[in-house]
Amino acid sequence: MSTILIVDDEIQICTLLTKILSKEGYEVDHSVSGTTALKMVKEKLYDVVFCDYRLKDKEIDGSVLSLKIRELSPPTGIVVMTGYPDVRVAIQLIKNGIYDYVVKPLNAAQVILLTQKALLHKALTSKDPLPVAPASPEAPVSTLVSHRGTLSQFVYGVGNASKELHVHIKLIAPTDYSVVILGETGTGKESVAQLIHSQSKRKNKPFVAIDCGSLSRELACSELFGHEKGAFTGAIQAKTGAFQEAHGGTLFLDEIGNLSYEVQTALLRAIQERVVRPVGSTRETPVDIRIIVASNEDLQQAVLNGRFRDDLYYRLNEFSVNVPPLRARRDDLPLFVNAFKQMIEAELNREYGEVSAEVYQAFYHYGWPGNIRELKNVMRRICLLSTNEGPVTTAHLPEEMLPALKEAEATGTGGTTEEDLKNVSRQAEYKKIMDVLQQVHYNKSEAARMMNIDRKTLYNKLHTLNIVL
Ligand SMILES: Nc1ncnc2c1ncn2[C@@H]1O[C@H](COP(=O)(O)OP(=O)(O)OP(=O)(O)O)[C@@H](O)[C@H]1O
Repeated sequence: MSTILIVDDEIQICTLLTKILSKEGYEVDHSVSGTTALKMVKEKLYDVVFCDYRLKDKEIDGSVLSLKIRELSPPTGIVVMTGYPDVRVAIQLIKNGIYDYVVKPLNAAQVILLTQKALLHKALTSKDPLPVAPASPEAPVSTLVSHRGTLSQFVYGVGNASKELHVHIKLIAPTDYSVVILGETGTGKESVAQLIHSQSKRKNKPFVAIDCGSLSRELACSELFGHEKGAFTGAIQAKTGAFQEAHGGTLFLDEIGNLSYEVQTALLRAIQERVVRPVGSTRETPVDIRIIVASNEDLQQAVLNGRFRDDLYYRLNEFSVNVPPLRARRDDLPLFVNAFKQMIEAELNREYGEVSAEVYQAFYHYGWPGNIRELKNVMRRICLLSTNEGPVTTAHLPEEMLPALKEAEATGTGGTTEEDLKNVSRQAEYKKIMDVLQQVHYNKSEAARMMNIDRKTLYNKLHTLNIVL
């Protein structure tokens, strides 16, 4: 049974939340004092703590208490409650690892939903084995998703960054939560949205994708909510909007940060009230959709800059998924390369030989600013320009990749053709370990933790890779 702690100096709030959550079958404790709450956390592991931000405790107020709990019990999902919302405080708390920041008063449905989400988050971030592990050895390495009307192979990946991504997808897909997908261009945000849809109970209903980046300010409302005939100049016939087209299914809004403030307001209303009113109409139509949005800019920063409505952001961000850049998924390069080679062979009705080790080495050294999309295009180019059945070599690498090829050669790792995969994976390990070590200022315990290996394994790797610190 999941355990919950409520900390609020108003006993009525403690009693109310305790009643709501006990009814749901949770084991609930409460405290009106920060000092007592801290003792309770030291003695018992709570899955979720609801903590008042302005706790009237001379020794320890809510802001300090929440951070102390975070320190003492990292897996606990902490929800900070406040009567005085402040976006800056919210963002700071979340940066400090607080799970969520909510405004009082809370109704029963909100409390239950928040608890479920915090428990889901705890499962995702916990070091304990997760309830599901899609990237286990028996799990498929790829699956088919429909991308812009055509079926394409979606490679799961086997590296840690990919595994985490797919555990998140697997857990979030069956829920009806709105999802914010963040990631650089070409990392696969739309493909991830498709995958979430295809694993949800809405899978037999439409998946409608709208690129908000390409919508003009004037047309955005019409694209989203539809319009009546004659609603504006050029509206020669009525149009059904994306919301209605996606009814029963999933609406994917790409580059959400590009919507004007005015359209954001209309969007918030449609999401909250679950109705849409086409431009020029007085009729409201109910819609049942799940919303998934994507952005390659930092939406929290857009909120801070006043370019994105904070209420819309919090409404959409019931869960966020980060799609890692390709340079953080180097372990997966062979899988991607093979999948794309097979795809291109099918597209061109030709067969190619092996992709040479030098190509892999250049790939490992390259930064991939355009991510998976760029890799797919590079593979298309080098295959198309290669001769049938001959190996795929570095001869046709695009110009921007030549420095990476030179770098590979200069580190003495280019040029060999045998035992190359071993070499390649050695290099990948070397690079990964060095990147992480640099990131954590050469703190080996921290580096081992980040790479999900124990210290002894890290020491062995350092030894075999000749890394002297
Ligand atoms: N895991 C994957 N396996 C195979 N192909 C992938 C994967 N992820 C993305 N792709 C391919 O990479 C290309 C870019 O993917 P997608 O459009 O989903 O990226 P995006 O992050 O939404 O891009 P943008 O930021 O430009 O909107 C597509 O051709 C897609 O099929």
